[in-house]
Amino acid sequence: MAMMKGTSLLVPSVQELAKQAITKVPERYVHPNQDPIVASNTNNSLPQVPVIDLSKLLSDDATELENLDHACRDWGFFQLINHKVNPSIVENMKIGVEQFFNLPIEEKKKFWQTPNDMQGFGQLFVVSDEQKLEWADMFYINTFPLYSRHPHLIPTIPLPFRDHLETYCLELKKILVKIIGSMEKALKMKTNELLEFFEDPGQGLRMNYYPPCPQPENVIGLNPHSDSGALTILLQVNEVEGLQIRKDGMWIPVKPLSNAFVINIGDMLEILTNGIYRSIEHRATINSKNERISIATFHRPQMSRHIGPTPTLITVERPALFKTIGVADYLNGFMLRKLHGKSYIDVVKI
Ligand SMILES: O=C(O)CCC(=O)C(=O)O
Ligand SMILES: [Fe+2]
Repeated sequence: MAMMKGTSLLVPSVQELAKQAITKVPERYVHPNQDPIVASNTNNSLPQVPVIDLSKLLSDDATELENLDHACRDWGFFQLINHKVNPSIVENMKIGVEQFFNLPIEEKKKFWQTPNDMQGFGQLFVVSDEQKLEWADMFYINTFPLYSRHPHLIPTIPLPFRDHLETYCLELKKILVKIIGSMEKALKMKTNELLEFFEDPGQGLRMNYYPPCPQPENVIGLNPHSDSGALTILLQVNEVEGLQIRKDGMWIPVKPLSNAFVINIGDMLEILTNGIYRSIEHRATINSKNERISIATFHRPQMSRHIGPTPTLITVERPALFKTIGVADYLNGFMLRKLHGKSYIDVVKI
C-alpha cells in the first residue's frame, strides 16, 4: 500500500513560548531579510482575491463558471461563498479547534509528533537543527483514506470535537467534488475526466496556531510555499488577518470573510491541468496583538495513482508541461524538503 511518509525534526511548542513575557524572539525563530508584512488596511489599492458563489456554479450560471475559470488561471486562489455547509458545522469546528489548542500542554503532549512521524502537534518541513523555525504550532492529521489515520490521534481527540471533525471532513469532501466538477466544465473537459482522480480522495487536515509575537517583523508564521496536493479548502477560524498570496511579485493579504472558505489550487492540480490552473505561493504572517488560527484541509488523488497532464489539455499549441509521476512519490518528495516557495514542482517539469 502506498503510504505518506515523511519526517520532521521534533520542536518545542511556540504557543507555550509565547505565553512567557518575552520581549525578544529567540534566535532560532528570527528570519532575517523576509519580505515586509503588508496589512490590507495600510494599502487599500491592493487587488482582492476573487469571490466565487458555489450556488451559482451549481445552477450552471455561465458567468460564474467564467469567473471560476479566471480565478483559477489568474489567481490560483478564491473565496467560496454560498457553499451551503451548515453554519453550525463550521462553528463547532471553530470552537473545537480553539479549545484543542488551549488544552494544557501535558494533555497536548499525547498528541505530539514522534520521531519519523509527521502527524500530530509540532512543525513540518524541519530538516536540520540549524534551520530557522516558524512562529506557530500546527496539528496535522490524515483523515482519508481511513488506513492512513493513526490510532493514537483521531480516536483520542476529546469529544465532541472528534465528532465535529468527522462531520467537517465529510462536508469538505463534498465541496471538493463540486469544485472539481465545475472546473472540469470550465475547462471544457470530458465529464469525469478530472473528477475520476478524486474518487475516494486522500484528505489531510493541518490546523495552524499562530501566537502573537512582540517582534512580528522578525518571524514568519508559515514559510512561503505552494500546497503539494490538488485542492486546499482553508477556514480562517478567528478572522485575524495573516494569510498572504504572491501575485505579480506582490504579497496580497487575504481578508477573512465570514462564512467563506478560501480555496486554493495545489501543485497536483497544476500538473493535471497542464499548467492552465496554477498553484500559487502563499505564506502566513504574524502580528503583535492577536493569535490567529486556521484550518487547511488538503485533498489529493489516491496515493497509488499517477498524475500527469490530462490528455484533453495537451494540444499542439500547449504541449505537455509536466511528466507523469506517482501521487505518493510527489508527496513524499515534498515532505522531505524545506518549504521553499514554489520550487518543488520543478521536479516534474519537462
Ligand atoms: O494559515 C493560513 O492561512 C495558511 C495555511 C496554509 O497555507 C497551509 O497550512 O498550507
Ligand atoms: Fe498552504
